[in-house]
Amino acid sequence: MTAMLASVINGAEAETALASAVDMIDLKDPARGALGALPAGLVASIVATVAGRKKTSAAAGDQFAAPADAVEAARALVATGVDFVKIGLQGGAAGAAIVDALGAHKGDAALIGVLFADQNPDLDLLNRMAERGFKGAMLDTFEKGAGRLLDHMDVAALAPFVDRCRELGLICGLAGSLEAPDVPRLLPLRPDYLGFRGSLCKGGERGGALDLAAVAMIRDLIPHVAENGSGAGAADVDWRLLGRGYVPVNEATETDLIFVHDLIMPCFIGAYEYERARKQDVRFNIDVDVARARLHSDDMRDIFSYDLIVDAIKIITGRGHIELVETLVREIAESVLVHPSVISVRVRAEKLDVIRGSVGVEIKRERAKEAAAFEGLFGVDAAAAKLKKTRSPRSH
Ligand SMILES: O=C[C@H](O)COP(=O)(O)O
Repeated sequence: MTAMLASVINGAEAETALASAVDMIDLKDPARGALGALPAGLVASIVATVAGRKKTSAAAGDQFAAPADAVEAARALVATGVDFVKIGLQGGAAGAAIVDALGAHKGDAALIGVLFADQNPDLDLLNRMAERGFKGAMLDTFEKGAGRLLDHMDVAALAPFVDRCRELGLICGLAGSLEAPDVPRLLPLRPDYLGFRGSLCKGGERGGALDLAAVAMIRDLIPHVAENGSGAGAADVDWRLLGRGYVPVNEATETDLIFVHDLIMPCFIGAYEYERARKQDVRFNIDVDVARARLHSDDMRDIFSYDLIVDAIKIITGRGHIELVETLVREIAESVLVHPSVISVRVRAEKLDVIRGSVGVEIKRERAKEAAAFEGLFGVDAAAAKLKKTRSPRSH
């Protein structure tokens, strides 16, 4: 499950975030940079206001003259009783030295190391953080107003970051001028939390006051985390099981078509040895029938975006070599069917470099039929158990 983190600057904003059912309250001074620290006294008073109703984190800064300064900044925040301390890490030797120093002095502190997507982040620092006992890692943007997280790293580049964190047992967060349309694109990666400030504020200005409607919009886009940490969000529900959480489908269901046509992407694909050595162009045509939006048809909340189709293709082809076009089209179809409003999907992939023309595969998958076939094979309970065993770490 993915939690929603909201950055606040005082107790009143913390109360607003709590009233809006935000999962995690982050304390920072946006006027002092990406990870601007609030005074420790103020952090202590906001932590007292939150009083354990939700987890808290606090930013300790992102530029330090020496590792000892980072240790001091973290120590001051740990003393406030905040649950997590976030510290910005530049790449190279400086970032590594700070990780080492913090690791040596951390005691029981739960540290989150923050890398910056717009500063060529050094993903090798993740191993170091894990070795030095950090609790988590996060990607954010350093220069606010100079692009969103996805402008600097697309979903295919973010997936290895999330995967590496998971392998290393690090809590994983993503942030960086995230906007509402980014949320459904990032949820399939299954980060532990998504962090927001600017998009929760009036006019999108991260220094401005929280805007209740903006907070509600983001909140609605992220399935709720239950108190025990589990939940029934789309990313955790398997599309083959019963359709729970999905739009009920019957003959009267009205659908709209969302499509991506003639997208050409270079991919490592094919069973021949020579096909391992170089990428070849593949043309994708995807048609998705979605249940017609009923509630918020004028904003992101009820919308299935074509971005999600393109992202699914990028994530799947970005993972490495794929032997068979059949595997490629099946995985794309499964990724698209994860989304609750999708009724059916047609996926066509054509290799363009094999002959003077194209060769490829086209499949159609319908949620209702797939669910019925799967349950028929195994029975509902057995199907659920089997899926638990065989499922890969993420649906994409
Ligand atoms: O930790 C999350 C950050 O406060 C995100 O801030 P931003 O959305 O303004 O980039």
